Amino acid sequence: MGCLGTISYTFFLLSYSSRNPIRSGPEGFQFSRALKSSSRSMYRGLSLRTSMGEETAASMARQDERPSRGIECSVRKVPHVLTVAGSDSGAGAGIQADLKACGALGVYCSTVITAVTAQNTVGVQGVHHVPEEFVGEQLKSVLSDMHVDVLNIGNMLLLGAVLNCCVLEMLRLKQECFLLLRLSMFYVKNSRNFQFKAALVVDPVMVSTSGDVLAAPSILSVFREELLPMADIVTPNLKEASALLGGVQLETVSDMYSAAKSIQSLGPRNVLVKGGDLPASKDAVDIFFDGEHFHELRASRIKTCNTHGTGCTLASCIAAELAKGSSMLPAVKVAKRFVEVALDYSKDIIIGNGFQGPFDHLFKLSRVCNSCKGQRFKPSDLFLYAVTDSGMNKKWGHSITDVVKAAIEGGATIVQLREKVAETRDFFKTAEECLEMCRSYGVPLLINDRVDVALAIDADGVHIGQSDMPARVARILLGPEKIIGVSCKTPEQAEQAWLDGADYIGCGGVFPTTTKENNLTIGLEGLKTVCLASKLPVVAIGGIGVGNAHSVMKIGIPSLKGVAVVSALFDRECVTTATKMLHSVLMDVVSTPN
Ligand SMILES: Cc1ncc(COP(=O)(O)OP(=O)(O)O)c(N)n1
Ligand SMILES: Cc1nc(C(=O)O)sc1CCOP(=O)(O)O
Ligand SMILES: [Mg+2]
Repeated sequence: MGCLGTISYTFFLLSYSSRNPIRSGPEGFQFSRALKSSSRSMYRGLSLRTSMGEETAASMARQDERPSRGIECSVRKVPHVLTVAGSDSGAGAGIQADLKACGALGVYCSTVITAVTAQNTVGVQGVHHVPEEFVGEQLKSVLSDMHVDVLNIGNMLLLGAVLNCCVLEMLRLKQECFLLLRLSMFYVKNSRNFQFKAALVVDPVMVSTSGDVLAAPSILSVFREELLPMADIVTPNLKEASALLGGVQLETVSDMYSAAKSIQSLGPRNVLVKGGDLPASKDAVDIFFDGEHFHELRASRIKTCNTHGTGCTLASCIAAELAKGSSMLPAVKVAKRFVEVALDYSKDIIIGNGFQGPFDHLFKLSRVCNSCKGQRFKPSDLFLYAVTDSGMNKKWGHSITDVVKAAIEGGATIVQLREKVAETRDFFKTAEECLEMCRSYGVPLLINDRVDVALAIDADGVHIGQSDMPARVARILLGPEKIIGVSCKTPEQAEQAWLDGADYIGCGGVFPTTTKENNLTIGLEGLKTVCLASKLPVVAIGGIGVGNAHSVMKIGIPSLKGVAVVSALFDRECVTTATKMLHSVLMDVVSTPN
């Protein structure tokens, strides 16, 4: 017996509209009628009236009382997509793409694997279908235990007639998934702020990008008649849209509008017809139709061969955004933007020898690593640390980019933008320009205080003080690769900076300064104390210039790596000359034996 016949529907069905099951929110929830009953239940974990089903329901009721896993921690709900798809050994598409896309968007992704392919960038060398019972086993495992927000039915599901049953199974499971979600909502609604947002995303992979038809005609009808009416969104490419509509020619944007409308009339609540293959189109145009309104979504067409997996990725991103609570159109827009950026980022990467390569979903991570050229922070970068000051630039009629360039040409080894008065938008723009400049010289650029600006421009890091955002939080926000410096005046602060995951400390004021108001001067003795205690590299700051830099560096404590200066460089007519002079003093210290 196929999967279909083995499902038990011995459970109370919720007030349920198969046309629009997720539209009724918590208010619409009620047990109303029993559906069919059957004595056998293969999927007892999904059945709510069998003993196993009652257990499932009960276990949901107990979620708040779940036994401690040995660690005391608060409970945080994670958006969760369950993706049902095939495995791509080349990892560009299928399950692997779904996992990466969801991960990149901060959403948990569980998986049900329907087929395993031997595949690379050259082609598909083999397909091994997972037996349908075992597809069911996987579904049961996930759905009976975990809270799933969105079901994403993707690539490879329809590959091979054997999966016919599984398509139908999906229909049941979609219903059961809703039931579970609604039940879990019922049980937890008094104890948690639970938002019901289950949805079904369907990527109708029937025709591959290379033009191969992956779905048998019999499956097409199952698809049209059974799966589409359940879908909250279906995302066909031009060839799939054509196949769904009986082979109509789709050659223009106007054809795509008609196709979106016709497919929507088959039942899905929303349709996204993807025009990536549209001939003679400058942009990548997709047509979104929600049954009432059309939206023409355009993105720049990225010139790249690395497009394998874009369809799965787009669908997964939509699912991920829905799981986070987004409504449909914004989810589609975010997904499209994600794919565009990922393609652009990956346009020149080379993986495999085939014609169509994969792209990098985790570009955000690699961007950080690449920008640091494999070594994110070198303590020696603290040697001559230039900290800018907009007041001084104004006084001398200097632009910030000019002084940054001048300082670097004079020998600055790291630059910090310290901007206390500018509007955020102006600072953001300036910081972007300075970053480009610093990158061209291979000098790290840090942002003073503003973790948001550092993140926005992808700067190399931040410098924060004792009254700024805690370094521990900045580390969480910036990730492991960015440089974080912390101002410290005491050994205790230095210890805390180390615990919080900082990379270096700035220690001062070594001498009195007029650049920073009400700054406590700790003197050379205070500097020595902190340097001796610090597990992190130290840069000295405060009133340091050509006249006293020598005495600072001469304390000779190994953790002291350099000096940070503002006025000695920037309260000068010629910043390059001032920087060169300080650089030469510092070089004298390191080249003179004690
Ligand atoms: C290298 C370096 N050291 C110390 C400071 C001072 O930071 P903070 O105490 O946060 O004071 P402000 O610079 O924000 O006024 C620094 N900026 N750089
Ligand atoms: C920004 C800053 N932080 C200090 C600290 O002691 O933490 S002293 C200081 C100002 C340093 O400017 P100048 O080089 O012109 O004295
Ligand atoms: Mg600060």
